[in-house]
Amino acid sequence: MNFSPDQNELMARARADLRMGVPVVVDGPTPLLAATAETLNTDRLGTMMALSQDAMLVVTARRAATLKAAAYDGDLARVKLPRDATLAWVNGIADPAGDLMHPMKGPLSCARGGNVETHRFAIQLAKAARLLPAVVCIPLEHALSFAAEHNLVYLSAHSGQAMLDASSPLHSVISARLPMEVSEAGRLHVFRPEDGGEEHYAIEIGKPDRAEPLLTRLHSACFTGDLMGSLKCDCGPQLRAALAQMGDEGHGVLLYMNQEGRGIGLANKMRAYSLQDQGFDTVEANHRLGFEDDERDFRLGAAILKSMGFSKARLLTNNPRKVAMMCENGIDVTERVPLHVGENPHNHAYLATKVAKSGHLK
Ligand SMILES: Nc1nc2c(ncn2[C@@H]2O[C@H](COP(=O)(O)OP(=O)(O)OP(=O)(O)O)[C@@H](O)[C@H]2O)c(=O)[nH]1
Ligand SMILES: [Zn+2]
Repeated sequence: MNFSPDQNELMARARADLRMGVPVVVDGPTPLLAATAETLNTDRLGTMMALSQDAMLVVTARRAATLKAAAYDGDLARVKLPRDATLAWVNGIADPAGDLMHPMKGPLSCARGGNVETHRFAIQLAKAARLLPAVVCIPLEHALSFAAEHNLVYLSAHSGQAMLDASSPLHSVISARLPMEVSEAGRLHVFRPEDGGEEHYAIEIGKPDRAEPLLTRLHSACFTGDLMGSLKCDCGPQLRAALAQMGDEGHGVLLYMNQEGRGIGLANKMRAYSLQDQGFDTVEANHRLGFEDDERDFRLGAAILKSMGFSKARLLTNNPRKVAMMCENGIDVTERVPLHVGENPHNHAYLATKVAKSGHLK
């Protein structure tokens, strides 16, 4: 009998530890002790710097572009921590909140050469934990014994990265009847991934014929738009219009994916909103934070539809990437059904940016 957590379960622990500010040990070609800048405290930063002269702050090339730091590793930059670096210094590099007030951060010296597989995995782990992708790292010689001695999570970068790339299998947990305003014949299904990540939901309206193309909406969670009636986006009106159309037609499935803020989480989305108040658009704001424009994994939606027995969809969306990802993952999109609702003076520029920069269709 073995109760020890496997690599998948250790990844979930690692995300939770990073969110609390506890470092994790990442093994690979260059073993590291890694802690996310956003949650690290002064004590632990001091201990890391005392253990090594070679502490670094790893950021994405997106963040490095704003910092004018050299991204010698392509998608990453390893900024060397000066010996007198403080937590405020680290946070100033990691978080763009103060960029306009304190634009001169440099000169920043960046490492080059060597294998960065472990660094890259640490950044991916920070993103998976919905934290800013900025990680303080020090090299370790005896990774496994260091982890055991300090009771830290120990991960292999190689197999951990493969798990992140694969996207976790989802399992149906429960479904129950949910009479709704748009249709009394509603049913809510809950799906849970194996990796301890966010649950996702499918709202089934009526009894859709599994052999026919299904009216579907692949909707990403937007707390501000869906629940608060925010005028900054079109999510709330899109959610309600999609459900209303399914109610009118008598059947459909709305996939409600807990991928808030295009997969960066609500805290980071609010950071992006704060940058938007400084004049940056939705794409620029994501980049300044160190993220790609869109960090969502659209494969999950296709996996849920397939597990419910569907293989053809009429997809309610203006986003051609959603159509492409559905098709690549085994759902034949027989029709794209446009969903243009909820434009207002506050979201006009946001919608225009989606068309100009993110490939959305008018
Ligand atoms: N990072 C970030 N996310 C945002 C912003 N505004 C809205 N969102 C998120 O963007 C997502 C919008 O999701 P969807 O409406 O499903 O997707 P879409 O790509 O616009 O495509 P369609 O609506 O299907 O045309 C939600 O997760 C929102 O939380 C923003 O300014 N920055
Ligand atoms: Zn929204």
